[in-house]
Amino acid sequence: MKLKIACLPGDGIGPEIMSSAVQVLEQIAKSYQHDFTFSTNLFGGHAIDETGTSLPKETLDNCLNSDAVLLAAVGGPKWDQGVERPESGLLRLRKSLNLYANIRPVDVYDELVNHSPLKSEQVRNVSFVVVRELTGGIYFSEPRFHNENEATDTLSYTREEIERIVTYGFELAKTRKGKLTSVDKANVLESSKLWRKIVNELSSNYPEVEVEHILVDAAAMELIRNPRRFDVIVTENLFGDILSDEASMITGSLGMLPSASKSGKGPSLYEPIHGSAPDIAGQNKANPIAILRSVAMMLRDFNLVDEANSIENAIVNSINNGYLTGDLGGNSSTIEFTEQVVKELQFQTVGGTIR
Ligand SMILES: NC(=O)C1=CN([C@@H]2O[C@H](COP(=O)(O)OP(=O)(O)OC[C@H]3O[C@@H](n4cnc5c(N)ncnc54)[C@H](O)[C@@H]3O)[C@@H](O)[C@H]2O)C=CC1
Ligand SMILES: CC(C)CC(=O)C(=O)O
Ligand SMILES: [Mg+2]
Repeated sequence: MKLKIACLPGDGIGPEIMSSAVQVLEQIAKSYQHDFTFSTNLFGGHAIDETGTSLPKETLDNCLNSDAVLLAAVGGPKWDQGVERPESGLLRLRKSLNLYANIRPVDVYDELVNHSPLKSEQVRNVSFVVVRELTGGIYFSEPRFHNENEATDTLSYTREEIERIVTYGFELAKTRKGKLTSVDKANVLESSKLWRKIVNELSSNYPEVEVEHILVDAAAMELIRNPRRFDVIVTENLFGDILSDEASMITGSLGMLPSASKSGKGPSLYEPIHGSAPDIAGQNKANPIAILRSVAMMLRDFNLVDEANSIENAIVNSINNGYLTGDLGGNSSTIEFTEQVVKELQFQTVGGTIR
């Protein structure tokens, strides 16, 4: 298969983990005889330094003209006080590609149950997906401003925005264990009251899906108390952002969770859920698993299922062979872990098995 992939390495650990992702994709292309082409695009803080804006037009045009976008992470203290922040480029990119559905799977590797800060019996076999609304809510609504004495953010959602993400959640739940948990704050927020009403309306189209509503504060607690109760969680932008970072620790580290952001038409974007980790940037310490699993999600979306499975298998085999980065208590570097994954891919016969 021919695939044109726009790569956005960004800032901090971004270039280090992007290098892992590209090496793994190159090995997949070799093993399975695909024609993958990569373009590296300026994005985030580095783009501000070089062009004055975090999302240069050339980068956006190239993303729109690619089959998929692979993003590492943006941001860092260097740009925190600037007129434009790197994160605003990410928000504009998501909006420009209309990536309303952010899919964040939370799967615990058996091999890592002892690496979670939670008890192993608590986290074993946890498997759920956070479906996060990505182009609306408080990250985008107007008015928003601050001055020396006052600051305003606005949280608004339209029926259409809620319906399309909740429908995505129901459709996904249908293909899994058939349970949808809608997370809101309907005891306080008007937007959540509309959200809950729409979930209840749509539920009549999905009699096979069990629906529950949980307030976001209780959901944060339930993620720790009994994460196995979840199958598909659907929620708005800010809640999904926060809850998925929390959920990552069930799996052992923030460096584990991948994501795919989709519009239904046009290129999807694949990125780890974590940020640019300035505290470990440039030290060859970053865990590349989240971006590698984002690559696997991308390949699966192009029906390259064996290829995706072989990446997942190579990661698991590397862990079983004792390769772990520091965030998981090991001492492998980013480069060592990546080299091991590539070696595992070279060993594997074409047509890997599902874990
Ligand atoms: N999608 C993106 O590009 C995102 C960007 N950010 C930006 O990243 C910058 C740093 O934000 P933080 O709040 O520190 O969040 P962060 O996610 O970058 O890091 C939080 C903690 O997790 C660790 N960590 C994250 N990814 C890791 C990995 N792959 N391997 C090992 N350890 C990892 C970091 O070292 C740090 O201790 C900020 O500028 C923020 O705005 C934050 C979240 C998402
Ligand atoms: C704009 C961001 C940096 C948001 C974020 O933390 C995320 O998407 O995970
Ligand atoms: Mg986040």
